[in-house]
Amino acid sequence: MVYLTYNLPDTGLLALFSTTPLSVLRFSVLLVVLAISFIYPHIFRRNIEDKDGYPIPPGPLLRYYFLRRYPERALRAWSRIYGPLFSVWMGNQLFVVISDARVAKDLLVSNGAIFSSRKRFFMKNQTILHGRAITASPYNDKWRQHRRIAMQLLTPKAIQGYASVLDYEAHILIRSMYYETKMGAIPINPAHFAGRYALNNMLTISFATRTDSTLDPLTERALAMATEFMDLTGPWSNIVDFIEPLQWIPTPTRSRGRRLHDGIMDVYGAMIMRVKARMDAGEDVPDCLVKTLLLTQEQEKLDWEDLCMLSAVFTLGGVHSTSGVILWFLALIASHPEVLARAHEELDRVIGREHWPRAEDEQRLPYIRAIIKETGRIHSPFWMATPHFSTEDFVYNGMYIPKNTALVLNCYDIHHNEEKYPDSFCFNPDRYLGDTLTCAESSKLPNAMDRDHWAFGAGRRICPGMHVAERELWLAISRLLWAFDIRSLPDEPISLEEYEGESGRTPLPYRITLTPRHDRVHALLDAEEEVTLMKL
Ligand code: HEM
Repeated sequence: MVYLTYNLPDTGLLALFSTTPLSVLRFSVLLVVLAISFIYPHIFRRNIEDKDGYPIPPGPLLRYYFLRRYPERALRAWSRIYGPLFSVWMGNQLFVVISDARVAKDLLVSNGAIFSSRKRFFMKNQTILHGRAITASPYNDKWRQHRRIAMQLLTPKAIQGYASVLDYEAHILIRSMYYETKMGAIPINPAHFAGRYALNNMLTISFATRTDSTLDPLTERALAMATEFMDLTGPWSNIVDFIEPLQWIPTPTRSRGRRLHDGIMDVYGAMIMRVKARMDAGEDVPDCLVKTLLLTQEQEKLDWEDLCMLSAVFTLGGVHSTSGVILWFLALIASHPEVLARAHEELDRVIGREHWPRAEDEQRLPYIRAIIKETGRIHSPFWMATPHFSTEDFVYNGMYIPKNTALVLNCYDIHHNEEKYPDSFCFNPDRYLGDTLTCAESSKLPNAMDRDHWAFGAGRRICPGMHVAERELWLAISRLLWAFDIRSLPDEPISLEEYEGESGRTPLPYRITLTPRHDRVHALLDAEEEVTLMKL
């Protein structure tokens, strides 16, 4: 090396490789510069502007590769600093976070043609759902087709076709809890009961079947897959979503995602074949999603993976969400005896004790309705909904939102807006007294600040299951209140702050007592036997 520098013209490059102290210093400086220029873009945010000089919304200086548990707290802290529309870089992906109802409406609803796609998250969209199952599809004709097919089962009119099934499942929910508690004598953890209730409703709508026991292996497997889905698909929680090279190597997270994909194909594929066998045998299978899919498969050009993913979508999307709200309701009501007392007073005054609330009693029980809406607000099962994705450049209030930006609806912050919900951390159903609209109707109000809450998302990707979810919540919650005195245990406080799940959230396990309120509870519950529609 010394020989070379001695014999050749002394270029700066050669000098770098010589061993004089100055050269060593130069070499070190070069290394540091190279290291910084390589590392800097991976650590610090990139502020970009459009051609007219509009900058992206402000946001934190650093880039992130995942957010810690309870990411809503970080988002709230940032929105305090940077305002209702801020941006954060997750690896190379720009996220824009919406923390105000008016901005949410302007972007996600009024400009829905631009902000209705989905990012191809490595875990959720690519590995587990293969870009299907409605929720993972980009905004295109395939998504429109799949959503249209699913909606055939989810409109208010379609729900009337299986209203008696929802009614029956609510009956079985209360009945199984009643017997499990030995008529109120022993405390229970309600999680499995709420899970089976929501699962059976989804199985009925999807496959015209149900499970008849909380110990049924299908119940176990389907609930476990729904839980795994919830844990693996948080919009901020997977480092593998934001560091591309990790996607090429067999990490445990990637393996879990692949296993879940295979599990969905296996379990739901087998269930589709059961429905097909029933139809082929000439059985009059009740209307359900899979029957619709099988009858229209050729005409709609659906392949096998479309069938499996579409048939799984209600179970993946509609079990933990709905059962989560029921569990948050039970946790809240057991911790708020004054709300429970007012609910009981309204039920005794309006309904009496001869029968329990039915679907058509909803408008006569404004306080119970208010409890359900307030539960959805204060314990929305998805604090970040599902991120939308932009398909064009857009400038909003002088801020540039580039094409391919992920947009997050920060429900946590929107639901704690003190202007709209004074004393917002307090569970206070009174704030919804006088609100006679369904959540679906409320989502269409012209003034965004008048909407009840944003738990079902917004715009063209708004939850298509909201009508059926509202009916399920009404039947379960109004009847739990009618039947039971619901209490927490003195030595087992229920946490209303912590939770499980990365995308959907359910409370930590807890136990409560459910004491029958009067003699009619037993008589009414005993009037109906549990049936098995079909064992899988
Ligand atoms: C309380 C219960 C529920 C809550 C809180 C809830 C919430 C949500 C949210 C926040 C989204 C994302 C919306 C957006 O991107 O803006 C969503 C999407 C979705 N939900 Fe629900 N959901 C519930 C129940 C259900 C049920 C029962 C079903 C099925 C019957 C269902 C099926 C879906 C589907 C298929 C999507 C994807 C829509 C799309 O990407 O176009 N959900 N839900």
